[in-house]
Amino acid sequence: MSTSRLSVNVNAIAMLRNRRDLPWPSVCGLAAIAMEAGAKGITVHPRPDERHIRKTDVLDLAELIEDRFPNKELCLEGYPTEDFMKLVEQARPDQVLFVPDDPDQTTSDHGWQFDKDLSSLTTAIAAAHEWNITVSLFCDPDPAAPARAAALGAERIEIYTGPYGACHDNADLAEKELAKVVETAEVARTAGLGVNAGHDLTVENIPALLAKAPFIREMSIGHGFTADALIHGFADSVKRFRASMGEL
Ligand SMILES: CC(=O)[C@@H](O)[C@H](O)COP(=O)(O)O
Ligand SMILES: NCC(=O)COP(=O)(O)O
Repeated sequence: MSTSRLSVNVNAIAMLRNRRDLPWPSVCGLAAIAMEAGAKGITVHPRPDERHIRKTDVLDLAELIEDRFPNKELCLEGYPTEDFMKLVEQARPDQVLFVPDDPDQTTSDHGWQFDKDLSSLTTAIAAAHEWNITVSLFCDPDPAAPARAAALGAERIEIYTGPYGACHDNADLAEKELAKVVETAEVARTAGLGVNAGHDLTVENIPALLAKAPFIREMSIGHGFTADALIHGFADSVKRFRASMGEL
């Protein structure tokens, strides 16, 4: 099993490919380069309109990992609609991250509001467990969230790091947002949950986060990773992100 925390999100590669009716850049080809270069696995978040990742990409990635990278992991993210759950059942990822996004949301921007009716989420968690898939819930950096996620039966949470990532030009604010992420991570760890983090992570903002929460198990990174890879190349960016995580 890989010791890296880095799961490369290839949504943005699919978005580039979809500009044309052509098969490049190749989602599976670049995913393979990332895994060969040392990433722990691949993350995808198919949106209902398939604006980037398509259902066929998810199935192709699942097959790629099963056939060529059996020690790597696929993480599938999405809102637990009937359609999404069918895809989870077909693709059988190692991990599913349930995210509370509306279909028309441009990107993920909040965690689950645990005071709402979550009966469909409970059903989805039970189905994923039936298929032996690790369940993670997308949570705001809010120390009240982990207990609610644990009560629903999740093994992990992913802390939404968007507000921290947005403070790239304001060190004081970044410190405050980081403190919320770290407090939530510590509470989650104490509750026995595995802790993941994701959204707008970069080689610049990862070291401060891991200095305070070195127990974070996984970071799924897409937008910042792709921006970095446009300059350095996919394989070198894996190394750059792993170095920022203290892994190299
Ligand atoms: C859950 C999460 O933070 C990521 O999946 C992020 O939402 C990426 O999705 P897009 O690539 O559609 O912005
Ligand atoms: N779960 C977060 C993710 O997969 C990637 O988010 P981003 O790096 O594209 O913001």
